[in-house]
Amino acid sequence: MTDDAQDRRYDVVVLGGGSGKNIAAELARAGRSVALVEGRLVGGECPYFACMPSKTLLHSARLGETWEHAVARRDEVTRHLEDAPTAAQMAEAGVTVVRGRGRVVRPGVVEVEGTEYGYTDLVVATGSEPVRPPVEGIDEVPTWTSDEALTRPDLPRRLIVLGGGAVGCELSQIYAAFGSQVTLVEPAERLLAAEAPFLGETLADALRRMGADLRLGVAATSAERTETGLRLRLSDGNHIDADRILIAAGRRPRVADLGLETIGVRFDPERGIAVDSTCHAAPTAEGTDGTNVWAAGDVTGVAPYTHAANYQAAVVVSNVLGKRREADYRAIPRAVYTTPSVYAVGVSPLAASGLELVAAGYDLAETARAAVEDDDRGRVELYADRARGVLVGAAAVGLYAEEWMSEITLAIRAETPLSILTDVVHAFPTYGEAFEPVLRELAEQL
Ligand SMILES: Cc1cc2nc3c(=O)[nH]c(=O)nc-3n(C[C@H](O)[C@H](O)[C@H](O)COP(=O)(O)OP(=O)(O)OC[C@H]3O[C@@H](n4cnc5c(N)ncnc54)[C@H](O)[C@@H]3O)c2cc1C
Ligand SMILES: NC(=O)c1ccc[n+]([C@@H]2O[C@H](COP(=O)([O-])OP(=O)(O)OC[C@H]3O[C@@H](n4cnc5c(N)ncnc54)[C@H](O)[C@@H]3O)[C@@H](O)[C@H]2O)c1
Repeated sequence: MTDDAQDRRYDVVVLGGGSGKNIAAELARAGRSVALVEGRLVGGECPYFACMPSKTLLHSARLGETWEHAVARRDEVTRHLEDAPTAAQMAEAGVTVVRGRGRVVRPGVVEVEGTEYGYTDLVVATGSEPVRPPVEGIDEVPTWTSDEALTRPDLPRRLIVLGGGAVGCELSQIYAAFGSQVTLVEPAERLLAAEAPFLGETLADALRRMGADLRLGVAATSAERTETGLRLRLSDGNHIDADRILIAAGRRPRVADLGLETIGVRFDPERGIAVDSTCHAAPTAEGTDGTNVWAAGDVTGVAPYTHAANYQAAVVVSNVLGKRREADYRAIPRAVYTTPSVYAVGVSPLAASGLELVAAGYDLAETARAAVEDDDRGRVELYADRARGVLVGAAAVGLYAEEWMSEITLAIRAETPLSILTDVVHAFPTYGEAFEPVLRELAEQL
């Protein structure tokens, strides 16, 4: 190690200040010397560019606010992209915040803007970045990713959304609600294609009713500039004219240019850093140099959600402090905060290989709550493993599903026996009452 790195030696160096911020603060509070390296804003993507602005705009859309009011509220919630208060909290916790992009230059040493920092443990929490789809000419036309769509004040008159996953669905609803003419292009036959089909179908219906034009089962082939904006050509021979394309075609773990190859960490540009259940980075076939390397969040490719990143962060903290803790990913929620909202957890019926699933479902229209809310949209389905007789998955779409489905998340995680679940009493009138006939039906089938 050079004298330089020796002078700046820390017990732990954390790369990335999203979930990495939690790791840095907790380890510093536990008495470790910690440097947190952040190349953009301390706090990561969620508070400034992702979860918080999108959820705030979706809420404003539900309330029927004007675009100007919604943007003002969004910018207030994202603190006008000012991270000084969060950086100050880090300093208070005893963390040294280092601004700039970090990369490992050799075992035990990270370099940031020409300065070296030594570490005993390294934590990689560098998140993910949008995938740019290989559409001919896309670099020649005006595009946004969710970053721009959630920070700019402009409301495009005609917007094409490429992708019908969580980002595409949430942002289509936002822009359609505030008056943009939205066309969503998704190569799969459904929105949220990896989930139980009724989720994407119900959401598609809601988006169409708001005026969005959904082109499902169709790929974008090429894009070109026109006098009035751009033209996107599609695989079915049609084209769409618009002012801007919003790219929402997935994200990939941010592993490039981190110097991971110098420390024998196994990673893949699509799947990210391979970690074991303790969030310890797996070594390459050649073996590791013995350096302790950990990873948390999107960069691990395990579950790209803030709650999953924060969970892994807590697992890393325990293990760095020598208290062994293993992550359990059986019940990580997958929510989409549209109206109606979507919530899936555990096994998807489309990806239940090796399990014999028993399924039962119920339309929310049958609940008293639906009458109260004057909204008959939605359904819940529960999936049990026939062999073990416990819930292993669930899917729901309906108002506030992200709130009332927590109960099922707990049931899956705790493997609560069906005999207890069928004995649970739900308040009247709530959507939770829908679970009762579903659970009875499952119990009868098992
Ligand atoms: C539009 C959108 C909406 C979303 N909404 C939700 C939601 O409602 N709920 C939910 O649970 N999830 C949501 N997500 C996903 C969520 O944002 C991510 O799962 C979460 O931010 C991952 O946290 P992380 O710590 O892994 O990475 P990030 O929060 O991305 O933090 C990584 C940080 O590392 C920094 N960094 C990267 N490389 C380096 C380097 N070499 N040196 C220094 N710093 C570096 C980056 O600047 C970044 O600040 C959404 C995502 C998007 C795109
Ligand atoms: N509420 C939330 O928790 C939330 C909200 C937004 C994003 N996220 C997370 O952020 C990540 C990124 O979201 P996302 O929606 O971009 O990714 P995604 O992987 O969920 O969906 C991407 C979609 O784009 C489609 N696609 C691929 N290539 C395309 C192309 N060339 N043209 C058009 N469509 C194409 C795919 O078929 C897929 O349906 C996800 O992992 C998501 O879970 C979470």
